[in-house]
Amino acid sequence: MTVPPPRFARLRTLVSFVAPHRRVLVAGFLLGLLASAVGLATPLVTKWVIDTLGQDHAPLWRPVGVLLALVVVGAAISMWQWVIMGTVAEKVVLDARVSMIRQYFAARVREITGRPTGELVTRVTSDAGLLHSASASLVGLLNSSLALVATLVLMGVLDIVLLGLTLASVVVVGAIMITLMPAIAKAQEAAQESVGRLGGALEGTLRAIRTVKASRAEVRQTDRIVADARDSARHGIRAARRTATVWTISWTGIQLAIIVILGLGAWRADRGLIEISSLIAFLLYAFQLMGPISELTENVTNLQAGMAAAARIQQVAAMEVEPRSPGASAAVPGSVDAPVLEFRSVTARYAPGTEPAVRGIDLIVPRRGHTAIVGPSGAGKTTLFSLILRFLEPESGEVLLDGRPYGSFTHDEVRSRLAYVEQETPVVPGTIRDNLLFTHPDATEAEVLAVLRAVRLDDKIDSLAEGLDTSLTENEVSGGQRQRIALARAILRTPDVLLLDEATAQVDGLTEAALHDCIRERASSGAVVTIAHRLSTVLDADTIVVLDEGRIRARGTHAELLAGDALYRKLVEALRIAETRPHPTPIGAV
Ligand SMILES: Nc1ncnc2c1ncn2[C@@H]1O[C@H](COP(=O)(O)OP(=O)(O)OP(=O)(O)O)[C@@H](O)[C@H]1O
Repeated sequence: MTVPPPRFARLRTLVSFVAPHRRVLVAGFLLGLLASAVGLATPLVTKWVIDTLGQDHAPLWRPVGVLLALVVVGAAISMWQWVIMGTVAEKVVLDARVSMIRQYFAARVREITGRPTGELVTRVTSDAGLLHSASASLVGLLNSSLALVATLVLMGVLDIVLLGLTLASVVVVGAIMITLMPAIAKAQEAAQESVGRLGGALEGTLRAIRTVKASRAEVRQTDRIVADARDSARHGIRAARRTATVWTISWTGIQLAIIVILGLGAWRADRGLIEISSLIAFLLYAFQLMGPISELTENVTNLQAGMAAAARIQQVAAMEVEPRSPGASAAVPGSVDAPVLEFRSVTARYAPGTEPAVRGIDLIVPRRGHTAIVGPSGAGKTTLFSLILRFLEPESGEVLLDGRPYGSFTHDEVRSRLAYVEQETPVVPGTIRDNLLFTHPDATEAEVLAVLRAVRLDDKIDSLAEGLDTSLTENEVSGGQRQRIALARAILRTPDVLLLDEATAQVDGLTEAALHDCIRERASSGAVVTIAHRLSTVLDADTIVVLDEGRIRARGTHAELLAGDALYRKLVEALRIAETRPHPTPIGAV
């Protein structure tokens, strides 16, 4: 993701973003040509005005009228071009943003979790914005190049010797620009990368604001993040300095050239080698030359920034997405006699070359009942869930749903059968209602109320002034209540398999009781798989699976495991110590 593609590939990437709008761009280009033509005609009409002076039979109002008309027409064309190019630039930015947002949600989980969230956000907000001026620059570059050539041709028509002098200065200015431009692009790219890092660090740190404050790390974190902001500014300033150098050299070069042209032109006019009116027209063109040259500079600068942004946006397009269609064995029929979930010799790793996170897993999850997974930290419990949810694919072996391999389902089909409560029970932006309806937006009010009762949240919701429409960004809802909201979301429509990754932190009595009841209730009619961090959950399970170092080391009931597995005894002992609250079931009884 960090290796920049070659420059031509980047330009191609940028072109691919603007290509869908080629018709409007062609219109913009043609309008630009017209505007240039109008601008180019002005010095010639000025010459006409001067040539008319002193000629009795030639009325002066005619060339002056044409001059006025050119100004009005030129302004109208320029404005029109400005509007359509501005509109198309906004559309390019919008397209890029939409495609990135889509890609983020279509991508495999590891593509998203493997990168700082803030950096991904910066690509949508800041990088996409850079395409704005870059897309107009593609057309601007063509327009200004043609305007430059046309200006030089007209200058040649007026006086070939003076043109030679002009060309020499244009070549010198051009060479300086070509030499200095890549350095500007490099600095801009580095500035943008620092902004990406800044976004990533800021987002992550703001998320952990409580820890930051509790650790009295505000100043340290500020310094760390400000360092990225300073870095961006440093590169930005470097880009500004280089741009200023390029512009100053170009402007001064052209101004000097104009003075030389004026001197040489006056000398030639004195000898009758050029008419005064032609010299004036030539000088007007020479002044006008700055227009296309500065536009060229500006367009190239914008293009460089846009190309860097396009390359970063393109990296998002290269993210691996979850396949939308099932694999080859889609025709294999499912069976209600088969276990709802089954692992057959599953080995999985997060990245090639790393140790497998789980290996040789054989596991059956029956259609009904509670399966608890326990094991020390790093044993592979979360990885098992990731495999069930298809966030991760097995390297070998297979996972089956209703006896059918996962490969024969789409990701969506598999997930439609599961409900998942994350350990950190994240809430999505919006109200309590939005959160409850997140999985099933079509659920009825009665379903919502029933599920709120099930997780014992009905009283709390009634006590809120805005009830279900209370925004969850406000702090009126406690951690335990958030956990219950996540649980309610998961059980709103009875899932075939409820996957529950218990919070490791101690939960309040009401939340614990709600969790306990829900697990029991669901397990009587469907499958519940928990990553158990509380003794009460373990005691509740029909089957307990003990994971260690990526392998299943034992399985059975609590009594069987207590009798037969040393690690399990240790884990239970640890859970017992962790449980500070007296438990309703006496430990010795199990
Ligand atoms: N995204 C990841 N990339 C690379 N390795 C990972 C990733 N997630 C987990 N692992 C590794 O896989 C192994 C199993 O991790 P897993 O998270 O499944 O364990 P766990 O039993 O859930 O642990 P915990 O109870 O601490 O959450 C560990 O060695 C871990 O370092």
